[in-house]
Amino acid sequence: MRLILLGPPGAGKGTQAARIEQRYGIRQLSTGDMLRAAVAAGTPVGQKAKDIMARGELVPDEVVVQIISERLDQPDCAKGFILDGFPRTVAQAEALEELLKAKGIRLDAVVELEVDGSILIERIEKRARESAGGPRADDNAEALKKRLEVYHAQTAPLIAFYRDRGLLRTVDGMASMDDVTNQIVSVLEAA
Ligand SMILES: Nc1ncnc2c1ncn2[C@@H]1O[C@H](COP(=O)(O)OP(=O)(O)O)[C@@H](O)[C@H]1O
Repeated sequence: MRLILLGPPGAGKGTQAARIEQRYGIRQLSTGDMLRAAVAAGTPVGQKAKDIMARGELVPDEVVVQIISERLDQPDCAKGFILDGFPRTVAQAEALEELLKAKGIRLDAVVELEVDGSILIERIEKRARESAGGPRADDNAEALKKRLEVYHAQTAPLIAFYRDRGLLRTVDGMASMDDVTNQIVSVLEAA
C-alpha cells in the first residue's frame, strides 16, 4: 500500500498516518518530522531548514525531494509507505512522479483530509498548549498564518493535480478521529 495524505496544517495527517502505519505495517514518512530531526541534530540540511521552518515557509523543493528519494530506498519502505507532508508543491509532486517511475513504484491513492479553515487555528493552538516537549518553533500565531497561506497557495493545487490522475479520495477530516480512520480504511480497501 502506497499513499499520500494531503491536507492543511492541523488537519490530522500525523495522527491518521500513525494509525495507518500500525494497521497495515507500512511506514509513515513525514518530511516535517525528518526536517525537525535534522534541525535538532544540526546537520547541514537542518541548518538550512531551521529559520525557514520557524517562519512557516517551505524549505526548497530539491532538499525535500532528495530526503524522500533516499528514504524510499530503505528496506522498511518495501511493503509500502504513507507520505505525510510531502509533496507540498506541484514541483514536488512532479519530482515524485519521476522518482516513483524510476523506482518502478505505483501510488495506490492520495487521501485528502478536508477540514474547514476556521477550526485549523484552534486545533494547532491546542496542540501547541498540550505538546509534551513544549510548542514547536512554528506553532505560533504568525508562523501559523503563514503556513495556512502557503498551504492554500502552494499545496492546495495538488488536489486538482491528483484528481486529474484519478488518484484523489476525499474524506471528511471534521469527523471524530476514529471515524476519520474508518473512512480512510474504507477508501484504501476500495483502492
Ligand atoms: N514537503 C515539504 N516541502 C517543503 N517544506 C516542508 C515539507 N515538509 C515539511 N516542510 C517544512 O516543515 C514545516 C512543518 O511541516 P509539518 O510537520 O508537515 O507541519 P504541518 O503540517 O503541521 O504544517 C513546514 O512548514 C515546512 O517549513
